[in-house]
Parts: sequence; C-alpha cells; structure tokens
Amino acid sequence: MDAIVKNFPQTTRDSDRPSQQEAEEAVRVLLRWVGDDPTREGLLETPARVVKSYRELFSGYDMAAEDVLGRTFEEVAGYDDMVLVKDIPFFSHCEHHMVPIIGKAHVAYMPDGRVLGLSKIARVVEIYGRRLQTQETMTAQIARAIDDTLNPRGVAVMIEAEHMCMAMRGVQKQGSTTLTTTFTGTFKTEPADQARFMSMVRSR
Ligand SMILES: Nc1nc2c(ncn2[C@@H]2O[C@H](COP(=O)(O)OP(=O)(O)OP(=O)(O)O)[C@@H](O)[C@H]2O)c(=O)[nH]1
Ligand SMILES: [Zn+2]
Repeated sequence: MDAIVKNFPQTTRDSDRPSQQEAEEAVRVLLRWVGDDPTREGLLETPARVVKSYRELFSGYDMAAEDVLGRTFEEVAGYDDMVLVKDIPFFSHCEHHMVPIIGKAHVAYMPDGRVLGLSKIARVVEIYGRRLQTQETMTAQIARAIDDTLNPRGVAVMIEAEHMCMAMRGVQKQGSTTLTTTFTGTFKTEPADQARFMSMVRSR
C-alpha cells in the first residue's frame, strides 16, 4: 500500500492528479475570472509560481504521519510523565474557502515505555497542516496519529488558530481565536491530567 493511500482516504493517487499544465491553466482561468489579464507581463509566470507554491503549501498530501512517527526511543531512564511540545506554529488552509488558517498547536502524550523524537511531533503538525483542513479535523488527526503509532497512555492536542476566512472576508472579525482540543486515554479519563496539560500550556 503506498503512503498516500494508507495515509488519507481523500487524497488522490499521483496517477489521478491533473498535470502541472492543467493546474496552471486553472490558475489562468481564475486570473481572468477575478478580472485580470493573464497575458500581461507581470502575470505571465504567475500560474507556474502559484502551482509551485501549492506544491509546498499542500505538501502534506504526499506525506504520511505514520512514517514520521515510526522512530521511537525506549532508553529514557524510566521517564513516564507527560511530554508536552507547545507553541508549534503552523499554517494551514481551510477546506471551505482555501484561505489561510494561522495558529499554534500544543501536543502532549503520556509515554508507555517508548517516547517520540521531539521534532517528529512538530512534523506531524506540519503534515496535517499542509492540507485543506477544518481545525477540528486537524486536531483529531494529530491526536489519532500519535495514539495509533505510539500507543501511549494518553494524548492531548490543543490548537489555537485564526481563520483568515473570518478575518479578511465574510464576517470580517480580525483577531478572534478558535480553540479546539482532543483528549485520549488518561487525558480523557483523569481530570487532573487534563488540568495539568491546560495549566502547562497556559504557563509562560
Ligand atoms: N467548524 C469549522 N468551521 C470552519 C472552519 N474554517 C472555516 N469554517 C466555517 O465554515 C463555514 C462555511 O459556511 P458557509 O455558509 O458554507 O460559507 P460562507 O457563505 O462563505 O460563510 P461565511 O464565512 O459566513 O461568509 C463558515 O462559517 C466558516 O467560518 C473550521 O476549521 N472549522
Ligand atoms: Zn474558511
């Protein structure tokens, strides 16, 4: 099973994807649709640039969290308390409007013998961030990926983000923050663990 299919039911196989030329043509259509002229000098290279930047901004479709989380360590002198990586910045795009979501993720787990490389937690945030998202889905996906691959005693994920679709357009409310949380295992069953996670996230 290739990584993309394993990773995400809604991702497209490479063979089903439009060509770069087709994607560039779609950008030209949008440029005409907003009222500009894709043949003027300043816009000639724009479709190619947009497609290239989409490759980067949506590179999460080509990566699987399971591959990143596969490498774990056991030699931690019996450490079994919470591991929290907080304030992980990310950029995503909302699946409704395809405009940016800008936020921070806080990710914790309670190890059960094995721990993750710390950078891998940030990489998982990156993998799910670089897709079209709702904040709720992204929060749940990060928690589930860590839960499924590491089998810790519990996972806690909090995301705080500003949605540009609410700031730049539509209801036009700048500066509002949306908070979402997913708790599994001990973070779900033990109020004290959940409270400690919240206070560690909040402490500066
Ligand atoms: N639950 C959730 N909603 C989101 C997220 N990102 C954007 N939205 C919302 O998705 C909704 C889409 O609503 P629609 O009425 O279909 O679209 P719209 O006419 O563009 O809505 P307005 O933004 O209110 O103008 C809006 O209320 C957005 O604020 C997200 O991550 N989670
Ligand atoms: Zn939106």
